[in-house]
Amino acid sequence: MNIPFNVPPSVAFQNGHFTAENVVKKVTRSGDLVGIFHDHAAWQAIPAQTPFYEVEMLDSPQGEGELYVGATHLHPGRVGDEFYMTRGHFHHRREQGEVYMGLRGQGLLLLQNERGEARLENVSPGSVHIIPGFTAHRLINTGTDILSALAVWPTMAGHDYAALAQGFALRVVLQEGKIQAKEVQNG
Ligand SMILES: O=P(O)(O)OC[C@H]1O[C@](O)(CO)[C@@H](O)[C@@H]1O
Ligand SMILES: [Fe+2]
Repeated sequence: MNIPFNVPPSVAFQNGHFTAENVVKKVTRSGDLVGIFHDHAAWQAIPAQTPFYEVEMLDSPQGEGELYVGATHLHPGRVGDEFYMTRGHFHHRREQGEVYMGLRGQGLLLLQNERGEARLENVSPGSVHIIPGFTAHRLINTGTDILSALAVWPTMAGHDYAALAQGFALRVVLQEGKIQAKEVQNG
């Protein structure tokens, strides 16, 4: 009996690039990240068109129980002493979690709960990160190559950036030749 099967999408684990018909790509450039970095003058000195990260993802159908899978490719670099990073977000549907897997490069995953308590996890090839619900998350590239991480998250999760208008509680910088996490004094 001929068993009908379709060739599923595939992702190259060494670099996070997908082979599929329904890959959607989105680029975030320096100019898109107004107010994200601590050193505003250093950020203004970077040409607005400079790509900071790309997200390539499979365009899953939206609905309860449906999942997105995608890869974030975050370039290496610093704005002043602060490492390139993603905007970071809570999920609009706070209870929705996410899974990250490190594929390439070295970096950190910044996780922060709704009480403003932040923690960092090392991201490297093969690292697996469970981002529980009610937890904001931001990827930070502390390496010299592109940091690529695979992510799986519910299509219904959505992104809430406004809840982080004050920024995260930690900044990650290079100071005296060392990668350091600095507490941010808000207000
Ligand atoms: O939306 P941000 O915070 O720029 O993060 C980049 C991407 O990282 C993900 O969390 C996983 O790829 C996406 O949901 C998000 O668009
Ligand atoms: Fe997310």
